[in-house]
Amino acid sequence: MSTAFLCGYGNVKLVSFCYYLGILLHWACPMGTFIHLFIDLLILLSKSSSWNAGLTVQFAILASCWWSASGLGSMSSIAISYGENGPVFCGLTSDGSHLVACYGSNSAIIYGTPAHFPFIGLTAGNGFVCGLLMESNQPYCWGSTGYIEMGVPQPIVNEAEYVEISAGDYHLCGLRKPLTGRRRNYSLVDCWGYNMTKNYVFDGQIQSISAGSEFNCGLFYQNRTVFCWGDETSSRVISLTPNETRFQKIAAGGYHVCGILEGSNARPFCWGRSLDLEEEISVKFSGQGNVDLPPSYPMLSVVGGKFHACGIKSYDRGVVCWGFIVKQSTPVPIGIQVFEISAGDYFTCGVLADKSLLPVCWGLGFPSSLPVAVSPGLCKTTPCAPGSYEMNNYTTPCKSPESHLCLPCSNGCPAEMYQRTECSTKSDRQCDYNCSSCHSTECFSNCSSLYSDAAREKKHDRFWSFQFPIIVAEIAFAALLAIVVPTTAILYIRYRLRNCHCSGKELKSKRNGSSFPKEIGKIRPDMEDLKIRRAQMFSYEELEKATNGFKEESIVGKGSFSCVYKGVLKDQTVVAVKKAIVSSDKQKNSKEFRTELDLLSRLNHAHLLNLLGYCEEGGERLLVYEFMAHGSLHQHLHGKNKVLKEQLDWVRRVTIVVQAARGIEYLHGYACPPVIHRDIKSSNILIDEEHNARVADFGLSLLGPADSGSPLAELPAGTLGYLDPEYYRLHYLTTKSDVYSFGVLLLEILSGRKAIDMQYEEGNIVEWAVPLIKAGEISAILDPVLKPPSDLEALKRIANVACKCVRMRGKERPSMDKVTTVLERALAQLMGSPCNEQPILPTEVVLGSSRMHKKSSQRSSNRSASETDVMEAEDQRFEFRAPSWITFPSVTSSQRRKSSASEADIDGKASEARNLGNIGDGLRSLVEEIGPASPRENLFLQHNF
Ligand SMILES: Nc1ncnc2c1ncn2[C@@H]1O[C@H](COP(=O)(O)OP(=O)(O)OP(=O)(O)O)[C@@H](O)[C@H]1O
Repeated sequence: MSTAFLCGYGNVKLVSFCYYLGILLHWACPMGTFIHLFIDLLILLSKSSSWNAGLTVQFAILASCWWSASGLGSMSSIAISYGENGPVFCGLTSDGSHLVACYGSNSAIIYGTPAHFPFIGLTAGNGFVCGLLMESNQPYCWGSTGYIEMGVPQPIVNEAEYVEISAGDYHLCGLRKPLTGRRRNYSLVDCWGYNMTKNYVFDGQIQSISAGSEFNCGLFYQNRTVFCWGDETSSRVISLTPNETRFQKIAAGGYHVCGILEGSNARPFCWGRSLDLEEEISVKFSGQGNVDLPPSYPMLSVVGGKFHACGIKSYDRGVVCWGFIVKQSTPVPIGIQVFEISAGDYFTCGVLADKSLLPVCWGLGFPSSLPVAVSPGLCKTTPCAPGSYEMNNYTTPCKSPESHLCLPCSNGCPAEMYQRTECSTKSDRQCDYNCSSCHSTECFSNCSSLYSDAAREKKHDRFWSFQFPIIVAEIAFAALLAIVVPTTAILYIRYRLRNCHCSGKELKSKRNGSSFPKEIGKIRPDMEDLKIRRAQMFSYEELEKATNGFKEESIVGKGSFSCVYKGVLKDQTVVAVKKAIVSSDKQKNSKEFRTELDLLSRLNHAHLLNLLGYCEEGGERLLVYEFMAHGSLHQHLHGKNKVLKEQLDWVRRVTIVVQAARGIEYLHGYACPPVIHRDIKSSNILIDEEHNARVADFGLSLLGPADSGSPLAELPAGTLGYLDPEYYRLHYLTTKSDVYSFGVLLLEILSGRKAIDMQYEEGNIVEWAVPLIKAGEISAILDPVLKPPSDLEALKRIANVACKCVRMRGKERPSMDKVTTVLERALAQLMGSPCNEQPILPTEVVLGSSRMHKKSSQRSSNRSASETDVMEAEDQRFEFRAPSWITFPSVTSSQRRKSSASEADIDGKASEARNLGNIGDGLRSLVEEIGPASPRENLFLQHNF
């Protein structure tokens, strides 16, 4: 009943407290046993949850009063006195002398310590300490208590020898040496002190005694049972003592006794006062403490405090305490291991199980400064008995070599552990957690660390098993890279060098004239060196000399921004020196200028006017060309000299356009990089000494103003009348822009009219001629200066191809090689070749062209118009955007050419300028043929116009 009340009254975790009380009540009444069993069941259930083997269950108690201190403990190498004068820790020193040293606040003990008496063991009570003298086996006490005589207590049985002494609060008891003879089954115990001074005779051999606060208990040697005597009213431990339970050891506390059960179980079992205990606790420490249940695992030894008990765990010498633990007390240091422990009233001390052998205390009110190393046990002359092992891992505290310090073998392993090694005389048995049957957090934490170690090992193994091939692969890959990268680099360099060699060979071949297929054509040997050489740099002085100081008489023509002088070099080479009218300071930078010149000088074709060199000094830039003895086609067609025009008969005119077409075809298809001329016109077709046509004026942009801020710079390059409307309007520049201009040139040689000639009603030659040609009125457009040929077919062909060339859409125009083919056929036809074969022109030179080869195949087929269109469509691959190509001349040159001062051109150009106003109309009328602009074209238009 009382237990039930307590369980309800406690308002705590009932099971734990009831378990504790149940233990106590188990021996008091049948109801207590029932409760105990019930609580055992609850504990069992709790194990399946999160409870930790009943170790840490807590509850709060409403306490009431407190009483004075009490003396506790059995004999040991250490003893702790307590009481109102303060705690004192005494211990046998670790040097093997068995002398005692005490530290604490009770001066009576400290100063009364018998420093020169060797002791077998120590015990302590309230305000005093007693030792069992080694020499006499009699107790010797010191300190301050009125219940026991200090020194050797009296009355003492003469010559009595004791094997063990134990002190309570105010008394001391001694177990005499075993009797022999007839009385050998009796045991004698002598006690001194409050209410206890008496000689006791017990029937049976007593192994050990332990004094509680006001009682004593003895453990019988044979049957391992316990018996207690003393003040029953205060403790009730006497009536609660289990009669049949077998113990290995016992330890009395304030009002309770704990024993270590016999057998492999070896767990502690406690009993004592119940209600009174609770009441006293509740009075003194109301709500200030916890009551823990005794552990259920094996213990090596136990000690009893006032209301608590502590034990050394048998498998690891760790410390565990249970019972009433005041909240503010210091907990057992985590992870400590001890050889020996001893309890005061509310605190406990132990000897660390390491080489230091230093004492350590925990609980409430313990002595804090304990600098002395103490003996972990008692040295005996007898060898270690079975069940104990000799301490040899540390410096033995036993002085004599014959002495043995024996420590008890651990008593089995806990339920969650298994025995790893047996106990021997040399070492204790070892236990390890059985991780497959873990219930407690300790087990789990240990196993998790074991698992983690194992896992780490596994992980490590896995890591290597997984990583090893990767590492090998990485090394192999690195090695491969180390081989492949340099190899690739070498191959690449060799490849580049091979190209260089090829270029060299190509040059050499060119020089030898052997790199081109034989069928391509003849190469003029005298021009070879000239064509392959790079632009030569001339000094200004040199060119000045060559042109007689750039005198007026040396001028052979004037362009929009340049004057052309005839000059003779030192080696008597006749050259044309083109000198910019405007200073070229602000033109392209020097490096770009030279790079472009160098590129242009590499363009070698018989029908291109070759650049021989240049001069760049200060702000002057001059270009040196081959000299063209017969001026320009423009001069011949439109010059004042009518004789010149008449000399240009149909064959000569067609021959000139064929040659010019070949030159342009070269620029488009065979120059590297491809070049769009952008200013094909009759004034740029020059006639050399042998009456061969030469396409001139590449690179005029090099000499033109390069002021990018000029609005004109953004306008399309070219000359009005020749300018591709698609390019002009959309800035869509392709090789077909040159085709357009060339178409205008064809119309020009057919009609003898200028591209823009406003003396006629229809000033734009395209607007005028194309409709007539399409109408089949070819005769209407032919130059009236010349007599029409007997067969107009050739001129019709030329007229037709001209019409195609000036189509509005560039992609509908034929490519230059097609145009050339048509012109060549026309020329052959014009010359009356019966087979309509390609005529061999007087100065046939086709450099870098495979056109002849292609022609042979083309000759054998009569292509239809649609086939031609397909071929034309294929030629769209030669369309290029303006920024990608070297283009010339500059935009401004075409606009400024209106001021050209070339003598032969002045009239025509003046008329062009006069009639500019009608050009817009002419172009506008072309829009219909071009069709609506695409979104991209619109963008161009919006941006540029
Ligand atoms: N290498 C040359 N040999 C002989 N005469 C030349 C040579 N180069 C140019 N000329 C003459 O000088 C004239 C001016 O040539 P230039 O190239 O400077 O101007 P353009 O092409 O006629 O006009 P623009 O500069 O406006 O295009 C040419 O029409 C030609 O009569």
